[in-house]
Amino acid sequence: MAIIRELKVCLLGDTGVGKSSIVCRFVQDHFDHSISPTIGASFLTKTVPCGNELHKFLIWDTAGQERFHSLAPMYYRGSAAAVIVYDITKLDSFQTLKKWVKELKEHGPENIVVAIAGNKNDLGDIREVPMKEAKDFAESIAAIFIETSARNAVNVEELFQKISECLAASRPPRHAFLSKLPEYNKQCRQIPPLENPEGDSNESFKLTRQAPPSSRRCC
Ligand SMILES: Nc1nc2c(ncn2[C@@H]2O[C@H](COP(=O)(O)OP(=O)(O)OP(=O)(O)O)[C@@H](O)[C@H]2O)c(=O)[nH]1
Repeated sequence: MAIIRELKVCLLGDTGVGKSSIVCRFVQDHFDHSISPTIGASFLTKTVPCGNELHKFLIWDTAGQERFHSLAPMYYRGSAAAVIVYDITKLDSFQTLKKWVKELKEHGPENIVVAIAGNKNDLGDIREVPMKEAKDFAESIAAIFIETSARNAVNVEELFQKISECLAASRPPRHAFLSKLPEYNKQCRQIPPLENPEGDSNESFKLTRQAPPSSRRCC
């Protein structure tokens, strides 16, 4: 029987950058052009193989609208990894990403793995955030960096695979301090195995749901 590790992951970032779309692509391999903004948060799971283990992602997709900002600690607390998403066509969303990095450093779990995802890379012709700038920033905090397109299914699996590998790779640092976020990410952390795979179905729920007039979220 394969060992299953549960990995709590939260997605953070400005409204409209594509957090839900990334999760929807990853979990359901689906893209919805008229997806509604998240209200509160959504929860989904997906189990993927990693070496001779199974990694069950417990994914909290948070709402990017400012009015929900105060809820975020509930989701990043206890997370093994945070995916901070920006929209490559919106410079503002990259500034917001930097604020999230700061907040995680100050209030997040000590050894959280940070992944930076520049989404909507299918819209390269209207890009506002140069890839090099984002990559350099990610390197400066030793975060995972990847550009994705939820719409075209580009690098979404890879994003979670990188997180999975990072979390599987090494043990937690013995003396980790938040001021040393890069060191945490370099060393990553090991999540205790969960030996009972029973009830390992993919689950999802939303805390609250907005009722859009004519469209439905896909996840
Ligand atoms: N072109 C393109 N559009 C995308 C992509 N990902 C998401 N979108 C669109 O961007 C809009 C916002 O997507 P969401 O997934 O709802 O964004 P979000 O970050 O979850 O937004 P909040 O729930 O408000 O925090 C929707 O119209 C999506 O169809 C992408 O990779 N490429």
